[in-house]
This record gives sequence, structure tokens and C-alpha cells, in this order.
Amino acid sequence: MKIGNVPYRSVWVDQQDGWSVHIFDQTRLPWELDILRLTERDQVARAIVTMQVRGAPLIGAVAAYGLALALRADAGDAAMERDAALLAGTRPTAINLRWAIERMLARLRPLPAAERVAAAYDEAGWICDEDAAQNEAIGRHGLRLIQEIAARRGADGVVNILTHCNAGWIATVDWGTALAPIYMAHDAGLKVHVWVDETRPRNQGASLTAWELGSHGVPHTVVADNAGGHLMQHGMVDMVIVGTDRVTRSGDVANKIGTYLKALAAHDNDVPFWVALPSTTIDWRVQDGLAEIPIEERGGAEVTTITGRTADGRIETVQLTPPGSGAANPAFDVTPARLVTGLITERGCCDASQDGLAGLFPEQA
Ligand SMILES: CSC[C@H]1O[C@H](OP(=O)(O)O)[C@H](O)[C@@H]1O
Repeated sequence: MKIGNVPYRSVWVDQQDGWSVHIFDQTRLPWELDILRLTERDQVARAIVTMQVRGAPLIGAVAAYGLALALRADAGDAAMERDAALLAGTRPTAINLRWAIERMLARLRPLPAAERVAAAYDEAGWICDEDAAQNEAIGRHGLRLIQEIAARRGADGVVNILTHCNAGWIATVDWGTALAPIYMAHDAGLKVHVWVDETRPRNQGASLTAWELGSHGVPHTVVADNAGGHLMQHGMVDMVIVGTDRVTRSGDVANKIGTYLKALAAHDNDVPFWVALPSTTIDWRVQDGLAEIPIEERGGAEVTTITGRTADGRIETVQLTPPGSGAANPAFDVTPARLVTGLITERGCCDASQDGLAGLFPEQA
């Protein structure tokens, strides 16, 4: 996507040196556009753990390049397995991390050490190109859903869409998942407006989704996480589109904490609740999301503090809670398939069910 008039992806290899890896420091957005140059494994691991880079497909892609950087230091079998395991273990919920590292190892294990660095950069590049293409396809399939609502609205109608967290282009290599259909609808001239859940505690909605949509000229309104149900009760939401970090083969959806509550409100108000994902986010090995998907527990400081910009332009973190108050910080929750209207994938839309997914991905059935 573009920042100003400059096209960007969320991760890229330095064109000058041909091996260092660039990402945006997402903890500085929307206030500063800081580009980080990653040169070694531990920098990549730290960037994923601290959420300088985040978003399920993107952390998979960046971890893939992290393995390529690690191999530059040591391409031997033991080092490669050690470094792969370390990168795969940086965050537990997004399945893309495991998927990307397993795909890299499948390419690299059969090779002699001397050939691994070049092959690693090649495979990581394919992972990025495929993610961008898959998300563009998600955009096209999701666009049809928005067009159907717009057609019912008539020429002056605005389609109001609520989204949670950030599943935009900055959460993927390009295009995004939940936001891809919204970008395409806007670019096609449809009138769309987005209710942007702030998404406490890390505020990916207020800081990243709002930044993305504003940069692209998409009308949007930031709302407190607790406002979504009220908006749906008053007919102000035509559909919900969210991203995901892991979908089970039965259609259960793990996504940013608070997604389940939005799905409950949508179900109670007959608002279509759609989940957008590339197939790399499907964990075909698990059936029951609530029982089997590991939920990341992050530090309490993300709840007890908040970061923003002061009136004189400084980025500061301030304490929200009294000293001594404890905080719990589960970073994801699981929405049961029964609350999901459907899944928007690169191969089309389907029911959030084993049959629905098998219909689009028969090779996995
Ligand atoms: C396109 S995947 C985006 C997905 O990832 C986010 O989690 P995090 O910001 O912790 O990486 C969130 O769950 C989004 O829906």
C-alpha cells in the first residue's frame, strides 16, 4: 500500500546490501514513521516479542527472514534447528509463525549448509509475495460482500463496517486481510465508513487501523471497545469484518482479545460477522479452538499504562492504574464457529465449518 505517494510493503530486503531486512516500528505509529533495519536473529525475535512488528501473516514473513539472517551467522544443522525453534517460539497464538518456519525448514533441511542462505532468502521472498497475492484475493472476495450491502442501500447509502484491532496492510506483507475488502470498496467508489475499535490494551485499532484508513482516505470513526454493542443495537453497523491469528479446521477463530464480545453482540443483533484470513492462518491440526489454541498472556504493564503523544509532541507512556493494582492481559480470545457468519479466504468465502473449509481446500480435507 502507499504512504503518501510511495508504495510500501511491511517488510523488505535492503536493495543496497541485498541481505538486511527492513520493517516499520509499529510501536511508534501513528506518530512517527520509523523504519528498522534488522541484521541478526535476536533483533528479529525482539521485534516480534515487543510487537514492533505484529500481525499474524507479517510475523510469519519476518520470522522467515529472521531465519535467513541467522543462517548468515551459522548455516549448520544444529544452529538452524536452534534458531528456527527460537523464532517460532516468539509468540504462541498466530499459527503463521509456525507455518512459516516449518515451510522454511522443509526447503532448507535437504540442502548443504553452503546453499542455505540463498535458499532462505528465496523462500522468504516467496512467502511475502504469496501473502500479498492472497490478501489481494481476499480483498476481491470480500468486496462482493460489501457490494451486496451497498446495492441494498441504494446510491446514497453508506455501508458501515466495524473492525477490531488491526488487520490492515501493516499487519501483513501487503493489502491486509479485514481491511483489504474495505480498501477495494473505497477505491471502487462505494461509500464505506469504518467503526474502528480502539482495541485495548495495545490500541492497534486507534493507532494503526485509524492511521491506515486515514492515510488511504477511508472515512472512519474510532470508538471505545465497549461501544460496538450499542452501535449494533441501533442499526449503525451493517457488517463486522475482523482478521484472525488462527482458525481451526472446524472454523473456530482466535483473534485479538475482545473479538468474541463483538461476535456475541453481532449475533444478538443479526449483524453479519465475517473473518478474513489467508489459508496460512488455518491450523488444520486443531479442531476445538477453545481447548487447543494457546492464548498469549502478555505483561500487565500493557494494561496499567498507555502510550500517546503529549501536546508538545513527545511520545510518552503514562500510568493508568494505582500503584500496586495487578493486571491480567490475555492477548487473544476464541470466537466459536457458531458465531461466525463466514470466512473470507483467498479462494473465496465459505461457512465457518469443517465442510465449508473442505469445500475451498479439498486437499486438506
Ligand atoms: C492480519 S492478522 C492481524 C491480527 O493480528 C493481531 O494480533 P497482534 O496485533 O497481537 O499481532 C490481531 O489479532 C489481528 O486481528
